[in-house]
Amino acid sequence: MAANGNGEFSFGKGTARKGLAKIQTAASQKKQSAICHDDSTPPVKAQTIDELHSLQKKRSAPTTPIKGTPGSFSPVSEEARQKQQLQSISASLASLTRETGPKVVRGDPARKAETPKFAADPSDHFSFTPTISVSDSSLKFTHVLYNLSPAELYEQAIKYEQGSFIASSGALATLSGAKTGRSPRDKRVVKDETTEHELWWGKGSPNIEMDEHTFLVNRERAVDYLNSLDKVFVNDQFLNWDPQNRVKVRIVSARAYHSLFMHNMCIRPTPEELENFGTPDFTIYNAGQFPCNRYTHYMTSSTSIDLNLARREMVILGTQYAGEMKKGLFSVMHYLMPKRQILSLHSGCNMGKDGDVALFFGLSGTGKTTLSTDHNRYLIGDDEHCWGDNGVSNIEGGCYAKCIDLSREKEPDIWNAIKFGAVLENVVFDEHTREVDYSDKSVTENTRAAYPIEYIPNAKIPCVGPHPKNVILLACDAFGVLPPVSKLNLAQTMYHFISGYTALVAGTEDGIKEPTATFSACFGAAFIMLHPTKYAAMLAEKMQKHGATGWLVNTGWSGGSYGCGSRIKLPYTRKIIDAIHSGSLLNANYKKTDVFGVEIPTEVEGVPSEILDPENTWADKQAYKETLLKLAGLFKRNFEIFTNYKIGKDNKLTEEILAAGPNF
Ligand SMILES: Nc1ncnc2c1ncn2[C@@H]1O[C@H](COP(=O)(O)OP(=O)(O)OP(=O)(O)O)[C@@H](O)[C@H]1O
Ligand SMILES: O=C([O-])CC(=O)C(=O)O
Ligand SMILES: [Ca+2]
Ligand SMILES: [Mn+2]
Repeated sequence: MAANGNGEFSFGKGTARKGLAKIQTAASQKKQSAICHDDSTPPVKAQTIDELHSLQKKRSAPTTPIKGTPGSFSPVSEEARQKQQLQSISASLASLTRETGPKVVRGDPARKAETPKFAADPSDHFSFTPTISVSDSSLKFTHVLYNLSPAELYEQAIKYEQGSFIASSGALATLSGAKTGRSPRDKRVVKDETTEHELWWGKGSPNIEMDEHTFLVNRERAVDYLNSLDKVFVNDQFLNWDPQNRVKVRIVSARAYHSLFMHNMCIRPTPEELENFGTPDFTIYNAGQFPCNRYTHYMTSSTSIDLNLARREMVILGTQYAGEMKKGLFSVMHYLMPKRQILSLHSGCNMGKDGDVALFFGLSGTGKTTLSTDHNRYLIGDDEHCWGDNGVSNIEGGCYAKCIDLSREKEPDIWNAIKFGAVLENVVFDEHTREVDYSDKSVTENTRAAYPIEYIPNAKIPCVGPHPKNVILLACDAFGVLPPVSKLNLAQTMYHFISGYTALVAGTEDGIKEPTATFSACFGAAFIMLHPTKYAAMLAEKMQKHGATGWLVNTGWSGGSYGCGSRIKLPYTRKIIDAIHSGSLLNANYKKTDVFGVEIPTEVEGVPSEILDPENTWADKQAYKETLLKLAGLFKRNFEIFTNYKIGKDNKLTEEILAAGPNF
């Protein structure tokens, strides 16, 4: 069948004949015979198909030049180094009730012929000789797929994991299983003598206690599950671009999807850094396919995400949602960094050409990734940062963008980052063309893409910057009563930071489908470990010291509440953000609003002035007033739990913050 140029299809007649006749012209016959007699390509140097296939892959170059002077004997041989690495991994996977770690070997069990030299020779296997309590588990080897490349992880995913496909853009489309969002109610933190006093416990806290023993029960369950597999993935990577406060993390997981996700989201070590990696500071055991035991104390479902700060370990059972790993590590940073007087932040961060840095705080779905990814500015990071004495640093090495209704026009940089190497979670695509339909919510509303930060063309590498000039608090206000932008004084900034308001629209947290007002202290209560006032005091101190201005930006509804009005157009929000960055908004004319008492500008370039005061956009003024008071009431009620706390050393600031809330 062929197209005939008129757009019709025809068999045989004319076209095919002509084609056939053409080949048999004298000239081409001459050419053909010439080719036949002058076959200059020598045959392949292989006797068998296996040999031929072995030619295809070249051994990777040694990661770093052999240390020592040329010709002299290297102090640490490649062999010894690989042995050390396997020893470290076996130690990570050691069950606590048996004497030894499992026998581990490098390489893919399915590719015996290709297993790297050091693992192929049995004398090079790292193993202990089991003494007592021999069981089948001590007789087997667990293959370790160590820091595989994205290409290798693609192959693993596509071969072995159902629901893995290559999307037409080149990204790896995967399914996260039954859970398509985080499970904050299933998070547990070990309460011991130290954490009992250090951490925030009780009402409002995300830290639901568990005892050390129960942690060990779950750890054993996860480790035994992982060791029962033929192969596990191990990622050794870093957190935090600030070299003085870098944290070494190891992630042990059972899925190529998890390994690629963390490859993208954590900082990728150079070959030399990997060689000198040594012992990790923190280890995640992700046994997400395997449930926890309901009969285990403290368990309320088949999912458990357990954090043990003393052991520097996290165990994941019963959820494959990859965001748990990212945000689990973020919790760890929320504990470690404040101890060093460094503030950890659930925020995006970018920098202008002149070095002006902006932070974007906000709960899930409020626009941190969307608005920090700005073609005219350098991206420092989209979700997790540290603010220390030298400025800001990104904790991660990648971005995690919401994909629902993603469009090339509105978010070109994110769209283009979803290419080979990126992980696409829970999206729906055309079964034939593999083209993704970003509007499809069949699997979940919380579809996501995880890509390395350098996939954004104007990413700032290394991802660090000077002290922030603007602190932008994002709220997606489904009530439609918060102004698109307001300027805040320091006390108001702290009030709104501690409140952490948004109205969740999509389901990043498992199970949330309808919009509801949410208050989440520090715009990330699910991840903080200390009392919110600790972080708030640090933020106030830093903002004051460095003269940063606070802003409240509503990326949510205008012209009425959810269901009546509509979401503020992204181009308008971008114009507002531009005016904040440029400094022009600082010099605008302002009026003070009733109830919330914030300053709203009368004009912003590129934004219709009538939408700047939400009252103008509501047809029913009475409904507007009632909704405004309703929201203000929710703020007041939420803040009650904080009224007995002092913020920082300054009583004056505490009083100012308490007075900075809505007044009615
Ligand atoms: N006016 C607006 N401002 C910002 N985002 C908007 C606006 N209108 C629609 N959106 C959409 O809202 C979503 C914002 O999600 P984004 O990924 O930026 O969330 P996030 O704050 O990074 O959350 P998370 O912490 O869960 O990653 C995007 O899908 C974006 O397209
Ligand atoms: O953690 C996630 O699943 C996504 C995210 O960034 C958030 O919820 O803040
Ligand atoms: Ca994000
Ligand atoms: Mn986030």
